[in-house]
Amino acid sequence: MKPTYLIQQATLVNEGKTFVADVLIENEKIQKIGSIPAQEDYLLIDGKGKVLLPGVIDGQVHFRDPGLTHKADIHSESKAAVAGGVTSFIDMPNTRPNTLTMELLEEKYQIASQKSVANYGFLLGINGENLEEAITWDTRKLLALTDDGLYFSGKGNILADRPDMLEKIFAANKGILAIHSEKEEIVEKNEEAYREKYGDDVPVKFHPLIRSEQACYEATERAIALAKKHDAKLHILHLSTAKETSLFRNDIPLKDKKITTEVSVHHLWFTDADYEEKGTLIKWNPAIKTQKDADGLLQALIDDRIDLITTDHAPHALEEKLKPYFQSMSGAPLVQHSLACMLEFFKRGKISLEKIVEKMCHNPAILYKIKERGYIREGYFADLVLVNMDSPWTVSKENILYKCGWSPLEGTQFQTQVEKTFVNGNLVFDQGDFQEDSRGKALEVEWENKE
Ligand SMILES: O=C1C[C@@H](C(=O)O)NC(=O)N1
Repeated sequence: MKPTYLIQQATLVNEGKTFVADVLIENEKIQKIGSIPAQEDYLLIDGKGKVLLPGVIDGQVHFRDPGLTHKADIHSESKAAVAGGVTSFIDMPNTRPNTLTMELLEEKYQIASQKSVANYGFLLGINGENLEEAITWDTRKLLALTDDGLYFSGKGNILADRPDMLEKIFAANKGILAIHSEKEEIVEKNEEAYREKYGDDVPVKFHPLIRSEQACYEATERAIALAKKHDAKLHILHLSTAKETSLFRNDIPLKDKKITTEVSVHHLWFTDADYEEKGTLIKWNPAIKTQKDADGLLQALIDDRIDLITTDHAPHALEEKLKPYFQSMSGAPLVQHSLACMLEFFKRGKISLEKIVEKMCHNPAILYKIKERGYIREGYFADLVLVNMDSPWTVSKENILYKCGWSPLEGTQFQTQVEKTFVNGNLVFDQGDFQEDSRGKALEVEWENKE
């Protein structure tokens, strides 16, 4: 029998409100919220002075399993996630082999059922060769279209080279098309120009000029035009420029939007001023851009043009990062620190707690139609995070849980600290200790077939 937990007098942040209440967790669900008398057999948790949030649902991670497990695996990264308050994740298809068939997708669910301490969902990739697979799509699963110039190397870029294929995918699609939006033809031209000038070792500060604002804007504009033409549901992954935010609406609720977007934490946190100190450790695709971009993205998040906050958690071994520009792999780990970064913005008065919860917890559940998660509600899964809002700590090698063992945030001090994380009513993380044998569940989604 699982213990019944009573969290007493925590400050809940949920659905736009902040209020003090008790929360009763029985089996895997939230049984009751309110004023709840303690009983003898309850395990009591003192929530006084602490903040209780719905578990974060990270809509974009790369946990590298299977095939790239020297960088990360589902067990290591799901532990890091849970320690950071992330109770569910959606993993991208650029594992090895790329997740391009239902069998491979199923295999990932199998691996996760054995290794993940958090809840999980996986996107199917589309590379132009597997259209049939994508069309005979299983509505229990998630579906992504990713720009294969980046994810499925060697096959060209659907957005640029296969407009016919892209038209078909948009026309046939029943689910959500999630796109990494950078025009590769512009990027390649810029790369050539810089290579000519600097050879292989281009200074990384030019990364945002190579993977430029124009490359992002034109790709996003093109994808939106196609989605509109076919009345498809399109989600632009990790927006990185202020200019692109004008392409998105904020005058309808998320549940009615056909075209949505997200920002990843690093595009809010870092700016091009950080390349000097951090070098290729903060080389991401799309690139970290200017302060003006970071400010514009935060503003668009607050005024609801941007719908979600994700991490694009993309770990690489340190030696894969510390290379000359063209050889250095893009991406960095973030899932353990995303909530801490956003709560730091709250501490600095830049965003409200309610808005953070909306964008990190509620909205991923709405966008991906995830059942019974993303909110603190009676009858929902008890995915909960108890945060001490005044407990300074510094990111260091000793407390990094990523398999790759490094973080672009090393040396950063955070004011807030996740104290406890519940996943499906299990107290999986408790002040540094893990219930190692606890396993998450597959996210259940509710998509209807497009007629
Ligand atoms: O979108 C992506 C993919 C990721 C990776 O390494 O898988 N790295 C990135 O920088 N951006």
